[in-house]
Amino acid sequence: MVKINEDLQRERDKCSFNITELTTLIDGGPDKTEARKERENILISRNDDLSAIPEEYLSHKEKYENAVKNSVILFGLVRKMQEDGKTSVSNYRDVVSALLGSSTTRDGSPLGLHYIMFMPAILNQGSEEQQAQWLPRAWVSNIIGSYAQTELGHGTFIRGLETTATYDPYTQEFVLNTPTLTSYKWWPGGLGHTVNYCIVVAQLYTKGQCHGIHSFIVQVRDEETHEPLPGIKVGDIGAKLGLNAVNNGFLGLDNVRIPRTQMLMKHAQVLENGTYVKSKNSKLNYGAMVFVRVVIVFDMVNYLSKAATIAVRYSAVRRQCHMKEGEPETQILDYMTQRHKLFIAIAATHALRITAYQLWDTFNAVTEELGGGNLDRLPELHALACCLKAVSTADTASYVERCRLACGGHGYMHSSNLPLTYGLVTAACTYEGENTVLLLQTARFLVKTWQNVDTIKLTPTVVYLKTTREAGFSGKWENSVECIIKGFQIVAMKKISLSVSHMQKRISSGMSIEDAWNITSVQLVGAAEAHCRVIILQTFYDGINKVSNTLSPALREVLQQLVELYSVYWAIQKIGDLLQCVSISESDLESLHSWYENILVQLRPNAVGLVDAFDIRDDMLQSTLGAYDGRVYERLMEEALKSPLNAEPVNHTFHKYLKPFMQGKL
Ligand SMILES: CCC/C=C/C(=O)SCCNC(=O)CCNC(=O)[C@H](O)C(C)(C)COP(=O)([O-])OP(=O)([O-])OC[C@H]1O[C@@H](n2cnc3c(N)ncnc32)[C@H](O)[C@@H]1OP(=O)([O-])[O-]
Ligand SMILES: Cc1cc2nc3c(=O)[nH]c(=O)nc-3n(C[C@H](O)[C@H](O)[C@H](O)COP(=O)(O)OP(=O)(O)OC[C@H]3O[C@@H](n4cnc5c(N)ncnc54)[C@H](O)[C@@H]3O)c2cc1C
Repeated sequence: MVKINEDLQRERDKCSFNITELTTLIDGGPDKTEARKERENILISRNDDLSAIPEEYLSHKEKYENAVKNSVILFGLVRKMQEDGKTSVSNYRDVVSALLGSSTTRDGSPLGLHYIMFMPAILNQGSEEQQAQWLPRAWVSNIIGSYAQTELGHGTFIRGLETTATYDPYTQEFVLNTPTLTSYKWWPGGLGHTVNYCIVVAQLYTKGQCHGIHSFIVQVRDEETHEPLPGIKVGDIGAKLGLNAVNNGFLGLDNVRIPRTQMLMKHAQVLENGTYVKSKNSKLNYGAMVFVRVVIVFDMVNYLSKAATIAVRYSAVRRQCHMKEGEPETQILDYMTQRHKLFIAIAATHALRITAYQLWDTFNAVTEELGGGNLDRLPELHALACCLKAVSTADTASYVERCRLACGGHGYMHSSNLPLTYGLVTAACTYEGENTVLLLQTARFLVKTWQNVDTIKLTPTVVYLKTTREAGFSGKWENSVECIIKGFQIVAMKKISLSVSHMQKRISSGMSIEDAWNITSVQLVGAAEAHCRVIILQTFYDGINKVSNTLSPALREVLQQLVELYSVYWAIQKIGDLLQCVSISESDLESLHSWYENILVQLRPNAVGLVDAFDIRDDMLQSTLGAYDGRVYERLMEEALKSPLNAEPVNHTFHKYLKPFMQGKL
């Protein structure tokens, strides 16, 4: 039997609630827990086949080759699950999450985009015939695809993409070209050397007219030989901060011809004679991006729960300094500053998970409405997905970095898995819409809403703008979650109203709308962030209250503490905003800090239990610091010995350089 570190065991003995009850709640029910475990069992069943050399010691090329080998094993298992009926469109998101969270794809997978974007784009933008033609082969990975939208010159401004797809009615084909260096596709995952197809986003020309960007299925490599097809220039873009196994690629197209039927035609069509049939709303073409932004919020929950598990378990094992002379060295988890670094990560994991599910429900409801031709809620969904993607990724990157710092020097080791995790989450601040740009999209929706707040039917997430404007913050501040949420609503409402009035003043004094928008944009980003914080706080609070009655008293208590912690933490972080917008006295501030300190104390005995409840098995966690048994030092040494430098006692550079140098001969 594996010996558990004694400190860690003591923590587990102290836990006041039933860990399995929380795990079940997190998964969404016992059946879901069982299904997740079954998926994980399958996904780790072939870990033995994987390379024993840690990825960080491989060259860029070897990393790629290793990642292909591992991904094929992994996705082979997924194919088996599909054959056995264990995956379907309904649990697609769970399967993708499991794949990406798996140890085999620690630094990303060159096959990831196939599942995350290629297939969803066909589902979202392809007509029924196109789905029937492409999805069966894609589903079982007979073909592998990527999503090529970003170019060397443009990522954010997609209306400015330069790749063209010109319809030729004589052959009923599109001719695709990247006419300039800046129009080369740049970034798509797996594009370098892995995929044989990809969705290419290009400006559509027919009958001499440009109709804006549309998506096309383009074959880039031969299905047998994998050689690039004529007119295709394709390759890897090189090493990056993280995700080095993803094989992000570039693509140049020189008069590449594809059949007319390979433009994705669910929303807009090009008829055989070249007539263009417009989509009901041109933004429907952006649907795949909305889907991925929603999925990213779930990804953040996965990464954050891993980082929190690693750092909290390590903090229970690690002892450093004496709090009191004569006593044993202190577990670092006993330092309040350490709890301040870590407990927010635990609370945020729950807050973001509950918010992600809510966003997912909204996404599905709106998608269904879109299917029936009702586009009313598309702007709200877009605004919601944008700000939640931006805030969840930015917050997670900062929490993960706190977790890393909380592990001191050992957190800097690759083997802790914290540096790689940081690399993965910080990438998400940029991809799928750069965060500032996305917050400005939400701000655009909020500005419009505010300007029409008395005349339009407000969608659920913005109703508070009107109610708080009317009621104001008349009452006295009190230390309650309800009061903090109300305070944040007032902050968001005031930030939006101030941004709008500043913009209006600038416009009235003769400034163009665009300049007024730009000059006010720092405030606008702040307003969108504040709005997003209202949504997360409210959703977390409502979500826990909703299930409260079904929980044991002990678990209910600890979850309420997490809601309080999350709210107070953010109230303190944003105290300047609150002071500006609501009446908080000096003594209110003092008691807010005391409240925060009390919760850090209350949560302390349950910290390890809370991360155990995330139920991340060691094979998925892949961390020397965070394993269930707490054998931190043994694992660090075992991993160090895997360094290729340790394979020989004396490195040849000693004789070649060091020795002559030390002898003054060099
Ligand atoms: C693992 C992951 C791998 C990564 C993959 C990738 O990164 S793939 C690459 C990922 N790349 C990116 O993510 C690129 C990021 N860039 C973009 O998404 C867009 O270019 C943009 C949104 C920044 C601006 O676009 P623009 O200049 O065309 O738009 P505009 O500002 O002129 O606004 C026009 C109107 O459209 C509305 N609207 C806009 N989007 C949506 C939507 N999705 N849905 C619904 N509506 C939307 C907007 O609200 C506005 O409405 P209003 O007020 O007029 O009623
Ligand atoms: C790891 C990774 C994987 C990726 N995978 C893919 C993929 O598979 N397929 C794909 O097509 N793309 C992919 N991308 C590309 C990604 O979608 C873009 O990098 C992203 O959309 C940002 O665009 P950009 O790089 O052009 O940044 P830019 O837009 O040039 O941003 C640079 C700066 O300019 C600011 N800025 C830009 N426009 C505005 C504005 N209007 N107002 C205010 N500020 C502005 C931004 O806030 C930012 O600070 C990936 C990127 C990364 C990092």
